[in-house]
Amino acid sequence: MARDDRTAVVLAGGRSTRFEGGDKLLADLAGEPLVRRTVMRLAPVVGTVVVNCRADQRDPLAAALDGLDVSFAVDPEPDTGPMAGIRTGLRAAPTAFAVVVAGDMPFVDPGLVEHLFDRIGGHDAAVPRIDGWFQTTQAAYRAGRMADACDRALARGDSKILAPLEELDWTVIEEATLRGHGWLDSFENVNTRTELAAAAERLHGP
Ligand SMILES: Nc1nc2c(ncn2[C@@H]2O[C@H](COP(=O)(O)OP(=O)(O)OP(=O)(O)O)[C@@H](O)[C@H]2O)c(=O)[nH]1
Repeated sequence: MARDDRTAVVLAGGRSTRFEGGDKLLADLAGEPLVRRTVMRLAPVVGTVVVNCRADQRDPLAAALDGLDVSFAVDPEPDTGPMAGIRTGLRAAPTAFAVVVAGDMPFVDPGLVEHLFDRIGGHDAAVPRIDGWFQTTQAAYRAGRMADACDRALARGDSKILAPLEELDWTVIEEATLRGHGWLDSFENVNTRTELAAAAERLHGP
């Protein structure tokens, strides 16, 4: 799949409650806003980056991402959960396939992203599994079919992130594959200030 046929949807619509004060995505991570690092990891391997967020986040996120080529997809209703954010982001994707990546994953591996696009093939989704947990916020989707399935799940009041996948044909990227390529670090995310400090240490040393 050519780069221009790929979109990255970056999820930013959460409230950062475990971060205790401020939006974690705007926090400084070794000299740059956290979300800027996530987007910069994705930009080389996709043609379009769509940032999903609430209306009130748009200006501060645009400032944090100044100079990068991104568009915004604002949730019609805020705080409706990550799966609703995935739906909003995928609806805004201009391509048939998209990866979804949580904005708080600053170590997302561009090689893994390419692998996700390669593996989706004729499926509706390609979802990594680590320790038995499906990594739906670092996965590839057939945008229209996943967004439609999200609509149906939300309409029946089911906002679980796995709910839309139940009716789709999806393939699993197994942990052994991820480990073999050295991609497990790609899934590290930042929830707390302690985790932010650990991520900064990884980037710059203590
Ligand atoms: N659009 C949207 N995205 C969300 C929502 N809740 C979480 N997310 C996103 O889903 C991803 C995973 O969520 P979390 O890691 O729990 O982030 P969070 O909700 O900001 O953090 P906590 O409040 O500490 O749980 C992040 O990229 C969030 O931005 C929501 O209600 N709407």
